Amino acid sequence: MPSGLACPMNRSPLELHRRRPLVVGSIGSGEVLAGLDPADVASACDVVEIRLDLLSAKERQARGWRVFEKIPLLFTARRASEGGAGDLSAEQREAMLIDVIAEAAAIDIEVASIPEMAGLRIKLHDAGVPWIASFHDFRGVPDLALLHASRENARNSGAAAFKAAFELGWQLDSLPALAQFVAGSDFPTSLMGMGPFAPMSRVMFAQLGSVLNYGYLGDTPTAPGQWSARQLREAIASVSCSATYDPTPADQ
Ligand SMILES: O=C1C[C@@](O)(C(=O)O)C[C@@H](O)[C@@H]1O
Repeated sequence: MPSGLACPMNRSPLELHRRRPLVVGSIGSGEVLAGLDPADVASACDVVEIRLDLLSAKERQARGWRVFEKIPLLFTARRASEGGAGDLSAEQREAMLIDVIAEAAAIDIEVASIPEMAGLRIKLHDAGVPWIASFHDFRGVPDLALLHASRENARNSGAAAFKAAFELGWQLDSLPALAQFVAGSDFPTSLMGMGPFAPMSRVMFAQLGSVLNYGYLGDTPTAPGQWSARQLREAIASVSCSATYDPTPADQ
C-alpha cells in the first residue's frame, strides 16, 4: 500500500512502499548534528531522524537540522521507557514535537504514547504531517499477538506506518513469523532487530518490505547493533530485489 507522506517546506514527500525500502539516518547527538555535511548525508540515506531527546535545549533551539533543507526530516522525542534520554515527561516531549511540526516530514509517536499525545495528533492531522507509530523492546522479541495488536492500534489511531525495534539474540526461531508479519502486511510496516543479530535482520527485513530502515549518521549509533546509514543503504542495495518475498500484488 503506497502511502504518500506530505511534506511541508518543499521537502520531497516520503513514499512508503514495501518495494522501495527507505533508509533513515539517525542523529544521536548535537555534536554529530553539527559535524555533518548535508551532501554526504543525502548520499547516505533517504530520511534524517532527529532524536530531540538526545539534543540539549540549546541544541534544539539552534535548529541545526535546517542545513538538511532538501532531505525529509523525521522527528522523535523518545519516551524513557523505550530508550529515550533525559526521563522527559509526556508534556515535555509533546511540546518538543509540536515545536517542529512545520519542519517535519513525519513525527514518531510510540504506540504507548498514543493516548497522551492526542493534542499533538490533532495538530499533525491539521498540518497534514504523517506520524509513525513506534514500539521498542530492549529485552527480547515481543509476542507476535502484541505486535499485531500494536499495529492495529496504530492503524486505527491514524498512523501512516507501524515500526517495531526489538532485541534479537538467539531467538532465531521467531524469524519466519516476523518475516510474515512484514511481508504479509497490508499496512506499511518496519521491523528491525537490535543487538547481536541486528545487522543481518535489518537487511532481511528490508528485503521483506520493511518501509523504514534505520542506521546511524556520524559515529554514534542510536540503537545497539545498527549499521551506519551508508553501510545499510549499500547492503540493502546489494541484495537482489528479485529475492523479495511479497505474497500480495505489486500495487498493494
Ligand atoms: O525507533 C527507532 C529505531 C531505532 O531504535 C533502531 O533500532 O534503529 C533507532 C531510534 O533512533 C529510532 O527512533
